[in-house]
Amino acid sequence: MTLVAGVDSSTQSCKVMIRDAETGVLVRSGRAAHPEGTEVHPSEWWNALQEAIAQAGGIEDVAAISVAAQQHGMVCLDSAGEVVRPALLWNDLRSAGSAADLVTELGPWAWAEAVGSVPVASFTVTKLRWFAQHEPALAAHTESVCLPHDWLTWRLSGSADPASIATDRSDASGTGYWSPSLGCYRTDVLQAAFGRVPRLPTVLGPAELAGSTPAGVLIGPGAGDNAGAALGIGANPGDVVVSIGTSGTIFTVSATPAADGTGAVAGFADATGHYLPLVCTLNASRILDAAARMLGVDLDEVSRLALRAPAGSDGLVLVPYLDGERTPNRPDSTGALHGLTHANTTPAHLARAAVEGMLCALADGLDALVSQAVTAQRVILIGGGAQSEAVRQLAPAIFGCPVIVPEPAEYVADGAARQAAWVLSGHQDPPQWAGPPAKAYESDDVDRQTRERYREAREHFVSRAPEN
Ligand SMILES: Nc1ncnc2c1ncn2[C@@H]1O[C@H](COP(=O)(O)OP(=O)(O)O)[C@@H](O)[C@H]1O
Ligand SMILES: O=C(CO)[C@@H](O)[C@H](O)COP(=O)(O)O
Repeated sequence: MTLVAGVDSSTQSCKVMIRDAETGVLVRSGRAAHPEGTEVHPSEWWNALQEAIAQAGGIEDVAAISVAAQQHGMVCLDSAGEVVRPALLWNDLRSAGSAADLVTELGPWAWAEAVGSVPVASFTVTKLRWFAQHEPALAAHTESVCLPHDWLTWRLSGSADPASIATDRSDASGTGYWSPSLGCYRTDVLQAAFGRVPRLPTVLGPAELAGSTPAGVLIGPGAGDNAGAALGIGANPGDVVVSIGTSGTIFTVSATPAADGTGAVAGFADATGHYLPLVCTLNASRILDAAARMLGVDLDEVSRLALRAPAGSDGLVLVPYLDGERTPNRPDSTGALHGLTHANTTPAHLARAAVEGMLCALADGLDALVSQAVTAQRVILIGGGAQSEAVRQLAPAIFGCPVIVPEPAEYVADGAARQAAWVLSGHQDPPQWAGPPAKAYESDDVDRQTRERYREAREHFVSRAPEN
């Protein structure tokens, strides 16, 4: 049996899946936690990767490996390839002002035209503007800029030469200085944002070899985590995927690049040579975590409680902007509970409002995607939060379409493993692996009332306190 490994270095943890290259059958796996926070030294990801690989029984007997990871994180290296400062992650919003400045300077539609997306604080380009303005001495020491998956791929190769760092189309498309439609860097945009153009990773094609480990394991180009999930789940044009991880993402595989000047839909590239129009919210599974914390129960009990309260939580609405928000672009917003009455102040109502609020924010994202000529006949629900039975049961009425929930698995790491098998095969297309068993959820009614109350409530929020 020939084995391949796929890695998902996501916000909260690192997962390694080792699969049979030919059939895709899972052979073994490992996982390790990442530290909390929105600023993380890349060595933490490396340590977690080593731990997860060890837990998966090592990769000595593996023929190829690929790394998918959280998108956008700013990894800066000096001339010797040493990390200059801890990486700023996709959910670090300190560059919100820089993002606003950059959008004003070029104009939102010109951004969408140039790089497929209008940058918000998550995008690497805005972090580089912030870095140049707030930490000029460190910025001056930066010779190379790359992303989390690029850096891990490079470390796996054992190379010490930053000139050999590579990335792929999907992750390059989240920087804000690479054009998915033209397939090249927009160094003019980067020059304007950072004041100069540092060394950037070579952008590899979907099944191009990035190198090999010192032990001879082939390394694939890797991917951004959402593109990895699309490959792992086998999403085809027409499938809409909603992923409930730290971020909530709503995306589809498309044959044509997107360019939404309103900024709601990011026009990313996918990991197969196509495109991945995507909406991203900052507040998804951690809303369930917050509800569990507030109620003093575990996640399964949040689900049980939520299913005990009526649709609409008797008027209680939870606006989930606990981390600020990215779509809509409200980095300074906070979460809120609206519509409190004596009738709805029960644990069940609070749990239900949390699930409904998170789903309504995702439904807003789905609407934005649909406004870009995407049809959502059904939604495929994945990510850690899709394990919640309440989320699965309430999603069809809130989204207004049937929901398919594939059996819980690490689809990002699986996509990376499938890419590794693809690189190994040398074939034109990725290997055909059997899809996972899935459960279908439907609703007779669309819950318009809950969406309407949510729409009203989300316009009322208190900004973050200055020290936050
Ligand atoms: N049984 C469960 N019910 C609901 N949510 C769950 C359950 N198990 C895990 N989760 C959620 O999964 C989340 C992590 O999902 P994951 O997709 O791994 O995130 P990320 O990719 O951002 O690191 C946690 O925040 C947690 O809320
Ligand atoms: O910023 C985005 C997409 O644009 C996020 O989806 C990150 O890629 C983080 O993903 P998770 O760790 O939440 O899966």
